[in-house]
Amino acid sequence: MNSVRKLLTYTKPYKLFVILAPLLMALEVTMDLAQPLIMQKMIDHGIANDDMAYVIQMGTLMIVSAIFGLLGGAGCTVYSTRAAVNFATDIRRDVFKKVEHFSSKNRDSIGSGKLITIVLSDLTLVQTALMMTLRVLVRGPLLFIGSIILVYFQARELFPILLVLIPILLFFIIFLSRKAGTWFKRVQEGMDRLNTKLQENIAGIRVVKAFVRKDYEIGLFKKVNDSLTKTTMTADQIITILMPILMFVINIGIVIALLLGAIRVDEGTLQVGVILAFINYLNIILMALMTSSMVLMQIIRAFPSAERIQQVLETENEIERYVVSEQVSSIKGEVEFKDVSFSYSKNGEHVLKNISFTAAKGATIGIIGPTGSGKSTLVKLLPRMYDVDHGDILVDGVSMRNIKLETLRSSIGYVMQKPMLFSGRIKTNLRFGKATATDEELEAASRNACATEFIEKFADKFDRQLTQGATNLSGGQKQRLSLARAFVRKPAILILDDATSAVDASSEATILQALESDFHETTTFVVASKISSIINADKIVVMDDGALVGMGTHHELLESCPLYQEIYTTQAQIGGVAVE
Ligand SMILES: Nc1ncnc2c1ncn2[C@@H]1O[C@H](COP(=O)(O)OP(=O)(O)OP(=O)(O)O)[C@@H](O)[C@H]1O
Repeated sequence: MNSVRKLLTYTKPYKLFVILAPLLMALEVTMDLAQPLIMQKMIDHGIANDDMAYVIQMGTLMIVSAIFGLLGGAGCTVYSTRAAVNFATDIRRDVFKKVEHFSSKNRDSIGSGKLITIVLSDLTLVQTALMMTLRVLVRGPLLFIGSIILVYFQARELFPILLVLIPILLFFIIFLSRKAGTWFKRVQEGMDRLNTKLQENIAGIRVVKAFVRKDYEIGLFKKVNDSLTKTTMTADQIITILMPILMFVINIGIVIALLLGAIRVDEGTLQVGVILAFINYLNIILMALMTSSMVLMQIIRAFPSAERIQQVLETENEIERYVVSEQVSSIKGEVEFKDVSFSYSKNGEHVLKNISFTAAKGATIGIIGPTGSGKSTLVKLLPRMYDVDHGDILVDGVSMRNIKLETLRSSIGYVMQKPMLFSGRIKTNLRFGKATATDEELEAASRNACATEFIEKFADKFDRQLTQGATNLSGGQKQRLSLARAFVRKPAILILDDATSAVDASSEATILQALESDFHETTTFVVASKISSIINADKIVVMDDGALVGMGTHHELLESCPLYQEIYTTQAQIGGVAVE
């Protein structure tokens, strides 16, 4: 309920539409309610007394009221649509903004499948619920209450029938709505699972094919899909069963009215027009209850969706909760890890344990260690993808949590283990590094990343369009473009996380050379699996199972660190590094 109230604040800019829609609906309802009343007068006074002038007068009144009703209904549709669509657009914009600000931990905890369901499905449900509410929820109760009042005044003899019927009708509506609510929550959760599976398979289609797991994945998808179908069917059946129940109860009411009415008419205490008006009002009540309960279902369905949207909007970005206390406008690049420990989940096992080392401005720090030892995690902490749990990381002597996030991140060039490029031109992708970069700067960065050689071969060179996920590039080409994107920034701190793994040995040597000559002012962290990539680093940090087990230059480590010696010997044996 709280979530719904908070989400409704998004209707504020569209207050006028929100007010006009129900007002226009009220006009339509008033006209609808007037129709049986006019008709009753036409029959009992006009037709019964053979008064044609009165019949024509009443007929004209019916047409005029129908026209006003039509105008009211059309106006309500226009304004309710405007209010609901704009309301949803604004929420979608804010959810996207929020997701863009998410820390990696936030994103890990919600999951991309759920985020997509929220933006596409949950939001549509909430939008439809608002639109229906503005259109029908006003109409339903107005018709319902109006009909009851009119029956009381126009057909009081038959009013007791209503007193019995209404509680029965309300009982079924409340009981079945509650049941449907629980099931619709399950439908949205099923949708999350379906989206996650779909996303995974679209992204990993090549792996599925290469490992001949097509049938296995189809089987898994079928399970998720079937489960969603079952849940949706149960939820829908609960809704659809409501309508026949309501109709059944109302029809019984009509039969009773006809029986009782016939007796009274026979006795001469009731006019036929009254019975007709009563049956008309009963039908209006049925329609009102049916449409109201449809909207009620829609609202009930939208409740869990509103909660899920609100959950995203209210997620506290743990990275941004710190107060920026230091006036740091630019970063030089001196970095110090001070007793840093980190785990991906609350109370989870530490994947980094008490790490301490310093990196002087312009130094190159090599990071090596077995797989899963925490190398990537260590460098992910630098742009604050995640925040440390214990200890601190100082940049230029200031705790990075006290430096404005934008200042920190815009000083870092990050080449991730898995290159990620966007659909669009090569140029546009490179300018991700520096929006104002000139063509010359792009060319220089590409040269340093050994990317020029393949870009030049494209007919449209830097204007070459990349497909989604850059599937029209090779692994090595993607990696070189990622490197160029980071180089173009000329950052104070450069992170290369296994960034040359798909690059041939001679190109890697050229890239490392370029780093030495063009980036000697830049503090560079090089995560590597090959010693040859970091052999000339000023300092090499050796990681094992989240702990720092050795630190020094290549020569120092060969003397002092058994794990480094082991890596060196293994790589020397397979020819990965020259034996000294
Ligand atoms: N997003 C994540 N959520 C939970 N655990 C994670 C996450 N990323 C990594 N880990 C875990 O943290 C540990 C360190 O992983 P990390 O990627 O830092 O290792 P690495 O040394 O870079 O490995 P590699 O050389 O294979 O890339 C591993 O045990 C891994 O399972």
